[in-house]
Amino acid sequence: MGKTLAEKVWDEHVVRPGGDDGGPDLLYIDLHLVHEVTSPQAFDGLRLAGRRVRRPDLTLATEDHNVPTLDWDKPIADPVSRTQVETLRRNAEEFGVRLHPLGDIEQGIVHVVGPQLGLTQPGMTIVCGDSHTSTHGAFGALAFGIGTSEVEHVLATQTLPQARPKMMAVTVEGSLPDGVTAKDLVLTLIAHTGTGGGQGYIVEYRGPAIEALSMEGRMTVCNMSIEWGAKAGLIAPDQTTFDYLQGRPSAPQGADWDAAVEHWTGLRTDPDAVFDEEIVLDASTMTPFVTWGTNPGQGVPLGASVPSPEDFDDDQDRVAAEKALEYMALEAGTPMREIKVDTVFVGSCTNGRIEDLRLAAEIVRGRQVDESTRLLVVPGSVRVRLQAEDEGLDVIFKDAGAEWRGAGCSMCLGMNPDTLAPGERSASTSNRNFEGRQGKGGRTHLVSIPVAAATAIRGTLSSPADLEAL
Ligand SMILES: CC(C)[C@H](C(=O)O)[C@@H](O)C(=O)O
Ligand code: SF4
Repeated sequence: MGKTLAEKVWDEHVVRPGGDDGGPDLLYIDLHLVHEVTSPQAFDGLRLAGRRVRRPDLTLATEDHNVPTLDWDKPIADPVSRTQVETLRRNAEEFGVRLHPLGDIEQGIVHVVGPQLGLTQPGMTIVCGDSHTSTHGAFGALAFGIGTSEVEHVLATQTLPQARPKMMAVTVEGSLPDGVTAKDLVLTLIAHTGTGGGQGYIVEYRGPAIEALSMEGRMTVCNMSIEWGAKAGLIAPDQTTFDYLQGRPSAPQGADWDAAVEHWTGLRTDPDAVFDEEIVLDASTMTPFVTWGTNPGQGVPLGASVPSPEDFDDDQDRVAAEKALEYMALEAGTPMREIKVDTVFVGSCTNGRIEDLRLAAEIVRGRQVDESTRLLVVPGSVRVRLQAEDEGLDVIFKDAGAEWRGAGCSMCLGMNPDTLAPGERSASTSNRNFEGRQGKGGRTHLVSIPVAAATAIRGTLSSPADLEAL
């Protein structure tokens, strides 16, 4: 029987098989990404046990969650954030780990920095103490989030015991209509499966609509795998992948590049491989998609209205909808397009890459942000910021009345100064809309880049098509 892509990558990394009793395989880890939130106890553990980092050369740390996006050259004001960042700096120094700190040209969100440096490559195993590590699966890598004790295990041994998950295929047929993006695709998928639909699975995204996506789009889709419960999500590498990687600082070069591409080209699911589960979607029926509730699965097309709890057959879904509507202060039946938004956040490891900023800039160019709405544009990394500035995108944003910021997780989560005030409502290009995610009492609608940009201009949830009427 043939193998799936994920099985091939997995099998290439087994250091010691789990055996017939169903024990976990011991996997070799090719790249270990580290940030300030989930690493302090792991380094403490190493220190206590008198261990070193086994492969500092396969380990990379960045500062992203706790960093401010203004005044980044000044000491961090918040004491908790400052301690987190200073602890990472001390640990990186003591254990010889490469760190890109605030102020460094390679600083940024860990899932933006890895791919942009060419460290993320097809066929690798990649882990990080962060659930959105699945982002790197866009390159055909097996990439997943791990807990802090596992971070310590990987730091010490460069391996990780793992039970083999089940395999799922998500096949997306057809092509996305104009103005409908990878973000809409994945939000549609999550509304279809529910937030637990992928639990226990490694998911391979495939089909013509996936193949047509840019690397940025593929990263957006894989990024949100965890939001429907999947362990990891990945996409077979192809010419789009190779074109993105070639010439990046850590990508192989010369003869090594040719050999790598030859190996990577074989990283595809065999025709006779069997998945434990398959979901088939049609991209051509998709439209801009937005969330109304407090989990990423509570979404509807932008053209629809806020659902009523009565619309849900399942008791749990009904109760969850009631609770979500109350928290979100929404009335069932309200057209989504009439929902007024205070803050629009463009950024995060889901939608904070150069292509995202270009698309947002194209929509706001020559227009003005609504006077009672604030638009925050936060590049995912310093490199993205500099590239955007080179292309004049910062000027377009500032001319429109937006705030142009430094790189980091920013308003994706309330661990730094960029937060919503209680009761404030946002349209956000990030990946989570849980209660309080963007600040205590904040209300989040997850949206695509075009919807975010158009919403900033109109002040209510909108798509670029709505702007033409202005
Ligand atoms: C802080 C970190 C552990 C967390 C994660 O695991 O994803 C964060 O990045 C998030 O997006 O919620
Ligand atoms: S941008 Fe958001 S989702 Fe991504 S790593 Fe940072 S906090 Fe997590």
